[in-house]
Amino acid sequence: MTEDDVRAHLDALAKPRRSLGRLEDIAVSLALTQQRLDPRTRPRRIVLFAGDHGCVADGVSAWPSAVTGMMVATILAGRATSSALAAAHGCDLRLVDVGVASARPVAPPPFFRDARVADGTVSLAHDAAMTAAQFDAAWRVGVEEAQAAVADGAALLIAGEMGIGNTTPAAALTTLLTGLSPVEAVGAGAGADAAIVVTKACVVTAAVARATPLLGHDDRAAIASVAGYEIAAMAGFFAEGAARGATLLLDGYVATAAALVAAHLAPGSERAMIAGHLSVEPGHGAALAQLGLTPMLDWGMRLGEGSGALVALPLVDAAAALLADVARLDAIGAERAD
Ligand SMILES: O=C(O)c1ccc[n+]([C@@H]2O[C@H](COP(=O)([O-])O)[C@@H](O)[C@H]2O)c1
Ligand SMILES: Cc1cc2nc[nH]c2cc1C
Repeated sequence: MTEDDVRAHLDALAKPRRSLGRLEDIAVSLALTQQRLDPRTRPRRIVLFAGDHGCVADGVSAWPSAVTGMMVATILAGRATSSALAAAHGCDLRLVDVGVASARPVAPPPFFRDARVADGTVSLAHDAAMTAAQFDAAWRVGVEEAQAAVADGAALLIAGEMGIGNTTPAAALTTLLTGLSPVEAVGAGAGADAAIVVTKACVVTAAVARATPLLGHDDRAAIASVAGYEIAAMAGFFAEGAARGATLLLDGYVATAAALVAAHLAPGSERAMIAGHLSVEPGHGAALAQLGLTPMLDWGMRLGEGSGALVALPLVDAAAALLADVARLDAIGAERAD
């Protein structure tokens, strides 16, 4: 099925041609991701992957790593932004620890999975963040989560993340895979001041300088050296979700860095993706452009946790309803005049 097929279907409905503007573009994307004119957005699932980052000790974030564990506890208590938005929009939520450094939660609810590969990454400021084997282990966790979601009937998947410091590996991956410079790829993340942003740019420059020579002959090792566990898991989740015919609704800069990894290691995965929003992070637009995606919303958001995708979700539902429920113009007895 091509874009022309979906446009022809939309143009046959009881409305002037293209009268729903961007909503019709989303309907086209949705139909193409599932290769059907009646794509589904329900059931849907968000999987939040959590991990910590050794580079926080090098001063790349305004926040200490302990906040990752605190937010894991908050998500488990159903009180995070992602909890509220997922509940508001009827989205099933899971939380997976792939690399948190804090103590494990006591008596967690069934929507939590302990799949910790390590207690946080090694700082990419000094060395490889993880080995290729550790990258594969985290990727595999994401693959299993996508398989489980699809087996449970999910047609639309969101990956979200929680990891203090993760906009630094996201910037390094964006630099490595798009050719953006480190200075263009770094931003304020969760609230870094100008001095922290300079530190981030230096850390990303050093990490990418170590990773670049590996690219081309050992891509997994290159990517692993600047990745995070939650990013590796999201990449596996995207690659497997795409392979199984699900629609992938992308969140912000960190999720998109994982999408770049999926598109690099599992080419074609990007055809399953719709971009929920444009993050405030300055490198996000270039990362989305590399994937051939146009973001739905530009609302000044920069939270992560899947929040941008969850906010865009009702608009994706609207696009699906358009395809499924609107009568054809010929069925109401009218002739097209435009
Ligand atoms: O994905 C984004 O667009 C995004 C932009 C800014 C911040 N974040 C979130 O903030 C945390 C990372 O910020 P930082 O400054 O500690 O690297 C992490 O938990 C992300 O979920 C996420
Ligand atoms: C409080 C807080 C909540 C978050 N959720 C996702 N990233 C986050 C970063 C911080 C700092």
